[in-house]
Amino acid sequence: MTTPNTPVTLILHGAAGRMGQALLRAAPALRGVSIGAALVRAGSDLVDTPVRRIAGPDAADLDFQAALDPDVRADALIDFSSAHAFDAALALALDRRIAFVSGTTGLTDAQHAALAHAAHAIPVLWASNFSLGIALMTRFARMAARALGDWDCEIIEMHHRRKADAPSGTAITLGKAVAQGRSCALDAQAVHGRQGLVGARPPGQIGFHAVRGGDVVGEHTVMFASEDERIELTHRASDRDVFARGALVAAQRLAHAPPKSYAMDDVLGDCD
Ligand SMILES: NC(=O)C1=CN([C@@H]2O[C@H](COP(=O)(O)OP(=O)(O)OC[C@H]3O[C@@H](n4cnc5c(N)ncnc54)[C@H](OP(=O)(O)O)[C@@H]3O)[C@@H](O)[C@H]2O)C=CC1
Ligand SMILES: O=C(O)C1=N[C@H](C(=O)O)C[C@H](O)C1
Repeated sequence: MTTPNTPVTLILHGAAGRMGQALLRAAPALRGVSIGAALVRAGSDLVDTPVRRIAGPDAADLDFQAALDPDVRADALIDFSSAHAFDAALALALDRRIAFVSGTTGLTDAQHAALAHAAHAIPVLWASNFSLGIALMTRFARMAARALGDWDCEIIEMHHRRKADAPSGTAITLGKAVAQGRSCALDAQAVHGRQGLVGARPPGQIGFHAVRGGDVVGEHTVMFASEDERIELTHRASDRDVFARGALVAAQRLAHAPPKSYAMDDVLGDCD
């Protein structure tokens, strides 16, 4: 992977969304990072609108576009769009033979398989969460699950009212870490919400609860409960800037890396 501060030009896909705007605002503060294109949905009212009108005066001096100008040379594409728009973003990165970094959640198994396949041709990093705090919490959840084998585990997340997918991608990642710590398969133990005469909680379940409301950026709790005590690991993101910076740094590091499927742990290094 390239060293920090390497000059890179990035394409943003989903550039006018909440995360797209956060990326546009965060990019100028990162040495070496420039934005080469800000892509929005075809037919969007924002096509040909200056990026600065939406993302502020420090953002790149570009207009939003629906298609990539063939003359734009770029080193990586960052995608924060939707599960529906994701395939086109990956196809564009493959077509250009450039690194692909995506935080889009709610993907199908087939889309994850397409990512794995793409990693034979280009560097690829998909992460359900680009914050350092969640990367660490995922490790803690795995360790706690290993140590607290028979404690009950519930994962609770809260997000803004506009979030399209549930449970959050991060909650699923945390659930997978718990399952790994317990050496079990998440699919066999996951329960999503409870309603009605569900009876006593069987041992081994991993419960998911998705709360939606207001403008909450992203909150996740992994709860381990036993007879007389309880441990809760909680992460609260208060600004999307934390995800934006993580994704920009990941794209900068991957831009000239060999084709492979990378994870946030590769970008962050050893935090032990
Ligand atoms: N991994 C992480 O750290 C994080 C992941 N996320 C995930 O990122 C994704 C985006 O989140 P968020 O920014 O809040 O969502 P938004 O809905 O605010 O933004 C998504 C944007 O993608 C645009 N879009 C839709 N189709 C296309 C297309 N074909 N080409 C280009 N752009 C398109 C939408 O445009 P329009 O509105 O016109 O349809 C919209 O502006 C979600 O899946 C979310 O879960 C979010 C935060 C952090
Ligand atoms: O949609 C969001 O906003 C977020 N989505 C990600 C997820 O699904 O985990 C990450 C973050 O919590 C914000």
